[in-house]
Amino acid sequence: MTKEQFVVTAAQMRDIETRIFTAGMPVAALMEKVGGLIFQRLQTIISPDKCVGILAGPGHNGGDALVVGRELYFHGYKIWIYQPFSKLKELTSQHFQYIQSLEIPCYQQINELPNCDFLIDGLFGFGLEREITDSIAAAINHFNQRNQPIISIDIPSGLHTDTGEVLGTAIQASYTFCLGLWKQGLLQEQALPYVGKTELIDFHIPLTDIHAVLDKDNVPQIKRITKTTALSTLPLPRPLITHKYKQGNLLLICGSRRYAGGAILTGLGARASGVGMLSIAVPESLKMSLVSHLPEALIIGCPETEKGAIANLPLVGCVSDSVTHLIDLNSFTTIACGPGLTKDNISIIPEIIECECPLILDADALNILAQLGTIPLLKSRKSGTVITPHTGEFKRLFPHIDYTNRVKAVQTAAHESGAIVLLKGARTAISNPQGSVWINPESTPALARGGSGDVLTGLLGGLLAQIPPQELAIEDVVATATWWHSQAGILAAQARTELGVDAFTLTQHLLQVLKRQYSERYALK
Ligand SMILES: NC(=O)C1=CN([C@@H]2O[C@H](COP(=O)(O)OP(=O)(O)OC[C@H]3O[C@@H](n4cnc5c(N)ncnc54)[C@H](OP(=O)(O)O)[C@@H]3O)[C@@H](O)[C@H]2O)[C@@H](O)CC1
Ligand SMILES: Nc1ncnc2c1ncn2[C@@H]1O[C@H](COP(=O)(O)OP(=O)(O)O)[C@@H](O)[C@H]1O
Ligand SMILES: [K+]
Repeated sequence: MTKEQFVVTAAQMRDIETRIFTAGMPVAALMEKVGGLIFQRLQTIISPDKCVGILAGPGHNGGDALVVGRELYFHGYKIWIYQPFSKLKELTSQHFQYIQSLEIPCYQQINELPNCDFLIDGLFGFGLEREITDSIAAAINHFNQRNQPIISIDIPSGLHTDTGEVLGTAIQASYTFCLGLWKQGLLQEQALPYVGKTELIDFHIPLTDIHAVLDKDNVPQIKRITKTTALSTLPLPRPLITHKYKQGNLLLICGSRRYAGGAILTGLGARASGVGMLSIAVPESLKMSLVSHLPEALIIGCPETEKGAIANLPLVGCVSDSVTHLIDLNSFTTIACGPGLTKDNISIIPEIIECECPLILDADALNILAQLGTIPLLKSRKSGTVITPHTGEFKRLFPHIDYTNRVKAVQTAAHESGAIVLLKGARTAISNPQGSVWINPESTPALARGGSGDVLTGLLGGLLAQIPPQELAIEDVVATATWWHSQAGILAAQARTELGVDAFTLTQHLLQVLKRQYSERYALK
């Protein structure tokens, strides 16, 4: 694992820090090093003619900010300090004393503060555990209302390091320079309006210390999906000697007369995955429309209900004159079911759940599952199941699970159901039943649009179908599909703005993501 992948809680970071200090690294030397790295990064953002306001808190986050301020000062920047606390940690106090000796202006009241071009937020880091109140809360609100960009050190002051909750009030940063390892709170959806652009400042924590803390007591790991992890999971390059059935055999079960588009979008998502064989079971009346959009796919027309939903799957063994193709559920390497199904006929879900290959359930398959009883049905499955709810579906499936901490919520849902749970949203989180979590750190609100989830289901189905479960953990493939889907959204939004990413456009950008990554790779050679 690379440093970019690890995600830590405040307690884990403190344990790692303790190991480093116990091994002999002086605390002051580490603060100096971290401050120096932040300063170097700031030099690339802020030109020396600018004035920078430094917000310094009582703990070591404040100490970091004071080191940064001092370096900015010695390199010709105009700076001032806001430090309203009467009690400072010792090291922070020493840095403050030195800053004062340099006659850098220091203030305790916000109404005394001069103008500036940037603010550096070092009020609180991972040591914040209780609500911010009174004059400090008022000061944070004041800084948020000023027009300067704010650069937060480690985490925007006021956010809970693990849950990303706002403790009273919080700095709304333009940038957050997270120190050493990614803090879990920065990857929580509720932190998004506060964190701005995030980046990791690597100050060389030894991997042995990270593993010693994170691998302790088999605590499940929380990981960040990165480009490197995602690309390493793709079924590329293809083996030279292969054939279509070796490159995955996917069955999609989707669509209804009411939601015909859902089936097409799921099919187009699957197409982009490169899957060897694609079959799509839809109500008979949708067949010709699907054929015209996906001529390479085998479209299986199913008997339909009066309202135009799939009435039953023409499974091998059933006798029917009207059906031209029978489905053998056990001939596929993956089945994905749900987009556009409607809840008109709930009886097909228990039948599909019997299949022996990995199964993805999405959209109406999840709503039906919630109606039939999620946990008993999923627990009976013999191979991997992936469920892909958005928030509404999640709450219907798991009404009793506390949703405040999405990471915990998705872990609990996966543990209870025995399925891999992909909780969609601005920061999609994926958990396996053992509680290992992947978080997708980069996406775009352009994807908040009908049909983009259908595309993900198809893409994920196609990828899973190509990668045998014995070669890679299913959740790793789920993480890759999530990354790929978001990156396509980002690419499409760059080309067409956030308003231009309809689900069809999204499907047209999926392969461009890989093209870009692979041309970068070749360019490096
Ligand atoms: N880990 C590492 O490897 C490295 C860590 N480094 C840096 O250290 C930071 C962590 O430092 P930290 O532990 O001193 O905590 P920090 O967040 O500065 O503040 C805690 C202080 O705030 C106070 N306080 C708390 N709540 C409050 C409230 N509501 N309202 C008012 N006051 C409140 C609390 O005082 P208390 O009143 O509880 O005694 C305490 O004094 C970390 O984020 C990073 O920047 C780097 O320098 C080097 C590498
Ligand atoms: N604000 C957002 N930022 C980033 N991604 C988002 C946001 N809102 C939704 N998405 C993504 O868009 C997709 C929406 O899926 P879903 O709600 O199932 O849509 P549909 O059912 O209409 O296809 C998911 O992959 C989700 O993670
Ligand atoms: K901070």
